[in-house]
Amino acid sequence: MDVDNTLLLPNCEHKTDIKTPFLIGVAGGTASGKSTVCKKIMEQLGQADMDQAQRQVVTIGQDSFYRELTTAEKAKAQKGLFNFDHPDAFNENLMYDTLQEVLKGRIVKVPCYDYRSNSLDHENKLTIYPADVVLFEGILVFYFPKIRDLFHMKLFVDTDSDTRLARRVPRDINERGRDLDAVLTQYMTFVKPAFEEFCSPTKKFADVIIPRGADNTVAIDLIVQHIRDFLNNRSRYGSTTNINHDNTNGIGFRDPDSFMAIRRYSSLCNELTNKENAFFGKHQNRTQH
Ligand SMILES: Nc1ncnc2c1ncn2[C@@H]1O[C@H](COP(=O)(O)OP(=O)(O)O)[C@@H](O)[C@H]1O
Ligand SMILES: O=c1ccn([C@@H]2O[C@H](COP(=O)(O)O)[C@@H](O)[C@H]2O)c(=O)[nH]1
Repeated sequence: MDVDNTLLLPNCEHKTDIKTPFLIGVAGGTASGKSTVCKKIMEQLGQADMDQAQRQVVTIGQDSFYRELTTAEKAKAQKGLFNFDHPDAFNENLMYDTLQEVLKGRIVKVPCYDYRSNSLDHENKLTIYPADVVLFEGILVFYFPKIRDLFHMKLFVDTDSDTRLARRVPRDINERGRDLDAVLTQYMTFVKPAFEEFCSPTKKFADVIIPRGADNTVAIDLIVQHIRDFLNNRSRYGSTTNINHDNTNGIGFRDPDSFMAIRRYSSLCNELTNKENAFFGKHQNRTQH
C-alpha cells in the first residue's frame, strides 16, 4: 500500500486514543441505490455538507479498488468487452489492507474511479479521515470472505432488476460517457450474469435487506437511528472500549447505553420485519466481531 495511505493522525499517537470505526458494508446490484442510500444516511446525520476532516460518518466506494488493467484489458474495456462485474476485476488485497487501516483509525487515501476511461485516477485521491462510522459500498463488498468478515453491520440494497436497468441506462449515458447500445450489450453480456452469479448470492450475508432502496424511508430512518445511538454512546464513553473485536461476542457493548442501543437494534429488526419494509435474514451466516 502507498505510504500515504497509512498516515497517523497527531491525536492518535497512543493506542488508547484510536477509535475503531463502526464499519458498515452496503452491497446491492448495479444502480440499486447504494450510493443514494449512503447519501441519505449521511444527510440525515447532518454529515453531508461537513468538511471531510470533521465528519463522523464517511463513505468509501468499492470502485476505488478496481485493479489496474493491462494494456490488452484496457483495449477490451474501451470496446465494452471487459467484465467489470466479476470479482477478478477488483484488487481484493488492497481493499482488505485499506479497510484494516481504516479500522485502525488511520488516514487513508483512495483514488477516484473514472468510468469514462475505465481507470483509477491517481492524481485525484480522496482522503478518508478517521471517523466513527464508515460506510463501504459496492456491488461485491460481501463477496470476499475476509473482507465480509470485517463489517460490523451488513446492508443489502434490494431493488428490482427492471428498475435497476431503467436507472443504469440514463446514468451510464449521462454520467459515464456510454451510448445506449454499449450499455445494453454490457448489461446482457456481463452485468446481469455476474449479478446472478456473484452479487445476488451475497444477499444471504446481510443483516438488513432494504427493499426499494432509497425509497424505503422507514428502513433508512431506523438505520439512521441505530447509527445515532452508536454515535451518542461513543461521544459519552469515548475511545474504542465500546467495540469488542474479540471474535466471540458480536459487537460487545460494555455499558448500559450501548446495551440499550443493541436492544433498539433488535427492536428495529422486529419492526422492519413486521412492516415488511426490510427483511432480516434468519438463516444468514452472521459474522461475529
Ligand atoms: N429511489 C430512487 N428514485 C429515483 N432514482 C433513483 C433512486 N435511487 C437511485 N436513483 C438513481 O439511480 C441511479 C443509480 O443510483 P445509485 O445510488 O448511484 O446506485 P448504485 O450506487 O447502487 O449504483 C442514479 O442516477 C440515482 O440518481
Ligand atoms: O470501468 C467501469 C467500471 C465499472 N463499470 C460498471 O459499474 C458498475 C458498478 O457501479 P454501480 O455504481 O454499483 O452501478 C458495475 O456493474 C460495472 O459494470 C463500468 O461500466 N465501467
